[in-house]
Amino acid sequence: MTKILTVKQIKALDEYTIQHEPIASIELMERACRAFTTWFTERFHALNKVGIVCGTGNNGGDGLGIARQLKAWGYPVKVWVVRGNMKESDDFKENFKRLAGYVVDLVNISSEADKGLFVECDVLIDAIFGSGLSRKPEGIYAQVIQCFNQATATKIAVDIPSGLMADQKSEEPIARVTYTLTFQLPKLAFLLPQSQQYIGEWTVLDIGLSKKFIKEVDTTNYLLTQKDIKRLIKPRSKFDHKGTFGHALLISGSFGKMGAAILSAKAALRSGVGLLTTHVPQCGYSIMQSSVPEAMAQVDDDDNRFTAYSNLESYNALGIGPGIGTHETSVKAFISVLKSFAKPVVIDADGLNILSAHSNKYEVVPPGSILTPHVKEFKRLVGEWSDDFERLEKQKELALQLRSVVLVKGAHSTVATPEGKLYFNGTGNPGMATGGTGDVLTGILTALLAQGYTAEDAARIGVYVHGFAGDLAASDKGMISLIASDLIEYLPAAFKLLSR
Ligand SMILES: NC(=O)C1=CN([C@@H]2O[C@H](COP(=O)(O)OP(=O)(O)OC[C@H]3O[C@@H](n4cnc5c(N)ncnc54)[C@H](OP(=O)(O)O)[C@@H]3O)[C@@H](O)[C@H]2O)[C@@H](O)CC1
Ligand SMILES: Nc1ncnc2c1ncn2[C@@H]1O[C@H](COP(=O)(O)OP(=O)(O)O)[C@@H](O)[C@H]1O
Ligand SMILES: [K+]
Repeated sequence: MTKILTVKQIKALDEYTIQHEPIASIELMERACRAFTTWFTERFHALNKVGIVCGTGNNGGDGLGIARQLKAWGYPVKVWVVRGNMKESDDFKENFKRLAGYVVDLVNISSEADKGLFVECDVLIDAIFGSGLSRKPEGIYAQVIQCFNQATATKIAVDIPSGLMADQKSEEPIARVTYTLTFQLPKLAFLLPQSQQYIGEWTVLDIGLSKKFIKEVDTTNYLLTQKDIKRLIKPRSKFDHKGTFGHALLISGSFGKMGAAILSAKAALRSGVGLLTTHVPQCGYSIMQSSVPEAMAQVDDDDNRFTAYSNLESYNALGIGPGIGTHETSVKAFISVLKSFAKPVVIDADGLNILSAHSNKYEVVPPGSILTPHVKEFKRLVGEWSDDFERLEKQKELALQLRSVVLVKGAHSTVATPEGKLYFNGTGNPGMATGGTGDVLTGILTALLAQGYTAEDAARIGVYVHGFAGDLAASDKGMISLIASDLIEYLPAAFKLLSR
């Protein structure tokens, strides 16, 4: 897994690398600049007029090193150094000296920033503040960031856009860039919706910081990688039979919403469940039997909705919620089925809405379950938040209270465990922002729970494979035309690529 470290830990990682590699701090900075300019020179030809806006800390030191290296590559380079109340770091001073041998236009900005400051640049590099930002930029720093944002050039941030805090709430002004090239590890802020407007597309550049330190350092925050998922998915053995892979029950669909039931059922079957039973209202019986012949259908007493259930003994996992509606008879049956089913449950959609309105929601969810709210559903469960960092705290709190996994969906869907871990997903694309894709996820997760995966593992595998299927589908069909059924069509390819 890719660990996500705090700013304090990143600082310690830099120091550890300097001591133990060992490498001089200025040489490590040189390596960071080299990683940046390698990326840069592969994408921008040397006719581009490059402007580099530097602070006087180490991020500014990077900016000066990048200026020297790009000048050596033949780019026309101009440097602005913002001189407010920030101290000059030693490596900034050293890179300032090293730049003297190159004919680079260098302008100090100390009192006032002209609005049209950066008009002549084709590409603008932001090296004002890096991970050392400790408070909101003010005075001359704020003015320069505002000018930077007004410029029309393609903008690239060194490590992190200036003004953005890596692991806590930020306040404007914040540089808005097209690309963020960050060193060694992604920063927590990059994975939150509120930061998207600033960071643009982000890339991690390997600058050879200590692997040992990264391996040993403690964190609760991770970005899921394909390697982790491959390790988690259990291989099948020769004598396995359908009993090995569990029996799942899906309670989904109502009159006019049988599509949700079909999508989740098909997804469950494509996710390796041994046996699947779907509980549907009478109006959904022939729809289900003809659309998903592999699934058994258990029929409700009601024509149109979920109102009752029969023996639950034989099921290893339950998925409930997609398309069931919130009619009072369904609410009663929902609460009752949760109370009677002691094994893990996936709760989605209307199931979550019912839970939100229920007075003692913390008592009805069987421990070890998975809740899959999108942001709106999550707000209904826990109330508003003012900042995405606060949302993460609320997510961990709910997971702890329910002793279950809380998976908040969206770009970088986030899995929170009762132990306070957060896993961020990196697969998926905006093509998946279309009705029914969440129902597919419910089917996948239910199938994984039925196969005996823990809620934590099922959520990690499920969220990754769901997004991965979406990415495979989008690469063939494009994002605009992508529909939820495509995810099911690409699940076999996704699982195949992720299985050992
Ligand atoms: N060897 C290494 O370590 C490597 C580091 N690398 C690079 O270093 C960057 C981190 O460097 P950094 O720690 O010097 O942080 P940076 O953001 O440049 O400046 C901090 C200074 O700004 C000040 N300050 C903070 N907020 C302020 C505000 N609002 N207004 C005014 N001032 C403010 C703050 O003051 P203080 O908080 O101490 O009062 C401090 O003096 C990192 O992002 C990467 O680019 C790479 O080269 C790889 C190797
Ligand atoms: N921009 C995006 N990037 C990645 N995944 C996305 C994006 N938008 C939506 N998704 C995924 O699509 C699914 C949408 O689920 P949901 O909102 O419950 O839809 P529905 O209720 O219509 O089934 C979630 O798994 C979410 O993570
Ligand atoms: K920066």
